[in-house]
Amino acid sequence: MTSSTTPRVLSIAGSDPSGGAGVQADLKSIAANGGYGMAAIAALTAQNTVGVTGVHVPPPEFLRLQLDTVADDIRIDAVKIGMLAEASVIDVVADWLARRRPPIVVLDPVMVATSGARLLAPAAEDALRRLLRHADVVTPNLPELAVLAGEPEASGWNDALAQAARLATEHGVRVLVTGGHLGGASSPDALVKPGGAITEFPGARLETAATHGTGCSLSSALATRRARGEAWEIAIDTAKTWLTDAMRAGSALAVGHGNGPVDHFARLHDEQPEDHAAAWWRDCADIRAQIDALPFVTSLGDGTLDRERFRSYLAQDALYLREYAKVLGRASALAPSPEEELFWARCARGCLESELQLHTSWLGAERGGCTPLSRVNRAYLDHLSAAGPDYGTIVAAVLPCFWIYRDVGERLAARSHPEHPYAAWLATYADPSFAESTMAAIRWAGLAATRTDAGGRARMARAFRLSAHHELAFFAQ
Ligand SMILES: Nc1ncnc2c1ncn2[C@@H]1O[C@H](COP(=O)(O)OP(=O)(O)O)[C@@H](O)[C@H]1O
Ligand SMILES: Cc1ncc(COP(=O)(O)O)c(N)n1
Repeated sequence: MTSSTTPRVLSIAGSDPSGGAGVQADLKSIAANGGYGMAAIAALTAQNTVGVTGVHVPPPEFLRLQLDTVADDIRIDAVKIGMLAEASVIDVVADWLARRRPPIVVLDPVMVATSGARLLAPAAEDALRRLLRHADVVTPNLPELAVLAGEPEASGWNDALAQAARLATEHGVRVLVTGGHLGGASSPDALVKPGGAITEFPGARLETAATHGTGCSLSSALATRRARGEAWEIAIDTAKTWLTDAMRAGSALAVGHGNGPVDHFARLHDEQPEDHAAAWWRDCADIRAQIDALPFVTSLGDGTLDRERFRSYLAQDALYLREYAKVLGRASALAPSPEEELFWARCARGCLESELQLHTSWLGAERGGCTPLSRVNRAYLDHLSAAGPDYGTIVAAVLPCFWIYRDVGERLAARSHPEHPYAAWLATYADPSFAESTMAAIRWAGLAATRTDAGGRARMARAFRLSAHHELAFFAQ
């Protein structure tokens, strides 16, 4: 029961009955980012998009019961902490973390709602500071950062970074300072580590009223993505990109008259990882039709292909695979999660093994430089090694080699028979494990497309189509 790739993420926060902030936002955010969401309610608010009309704090002992009951049964992969309202509630959470801390803890130090209402008693600020040492990351906005640091609010971004560095170093905690409250055209965030190392995440400021619950949504997305294996910097980057899309789509929800919620599921309506890859594939229908019609391909299918022609194709293929494996290795090195890293590394290894296999079964002793690299092969390999520098563009560039071989191979294999001269070769590309790798490569490339911005997606689409062109030339050479 502990091997699921869907992380179990617990929100400990306040309830917002209007659904835009608090545990309601957290649960949507966790789900939208690929986690299983749970929520222990620390406080109730009566609020809407305009303001907070009341706060009710249930007995802290009841929060302790919720936390222990969930933890008794369920392995918690990450916890996101939001509104805690009072010192007695914070103490319960601190005690629970001391006893049963899940591996990932993100603390959003909620103090004041976007609408201006206080969500943390001033007397509880010290208790919240004491909670910092239990967290991996704390995600203050500018006013919250000032309170935690015990200093006046930063007057600008550089000031805020210096303040965050002091807080990070004093409490030994990573600080993700969010720039939503900065004036001006940008809304940057920055990860500041104890000792002061800073990673900035630039962002343009959107002109939108859909800002209710942005802090809650960001911190839950971050906890979820980190629990999915993304490194902190990658998790912040992907969470921020996701939140920006959700904010952009928020006003279309038309919820309330004040600062409305973000649309956590904006991507569900218009963007699935598979949709991107499917669009690239559709966009290459012309190239694929040309590949199917090539004499090389049709004669390979009916077994009439000249043997020498086939051998020289295989010799080029072997040269190609050795270089292609290096590009897969580069994808592995840049992969944002351990699963992706392992997947591309396995593919690289599989490629090198196929290359060896080609030599032992088809090319004999010809290994090691007897066949010169053809011009067409060189052009394809140049394109692949120039792909990038980002992970998304590299995986989009390597994808057609999987997908087109899988597609062509499957149809050719249907024409195979025991006496077919190329039966063994045809079987390779119709193999179920190759189909599985192809499906996984499509999924990972599609996921990479959802993590990047519109410019990144356009680069991926171009890289995919260019590779498909090179595939056509390779078959035609
Ligand atoms: N108008 C905006 N445009 C783009 N991003 C924003 C905007 N307002 C807030 N954000 C982003 O939303 C997240 C939460 O920011 P912030 O407003 O600072 O926190 P909080 O909601 O806790 O007050 C950050 O990633 C921030 O950059
Ligand atoms: C229950 C609850 N928790 C947190 C917030 C902060 O929301 P915001 O992210 O808009 O500052 C809120 N308004 N209500």
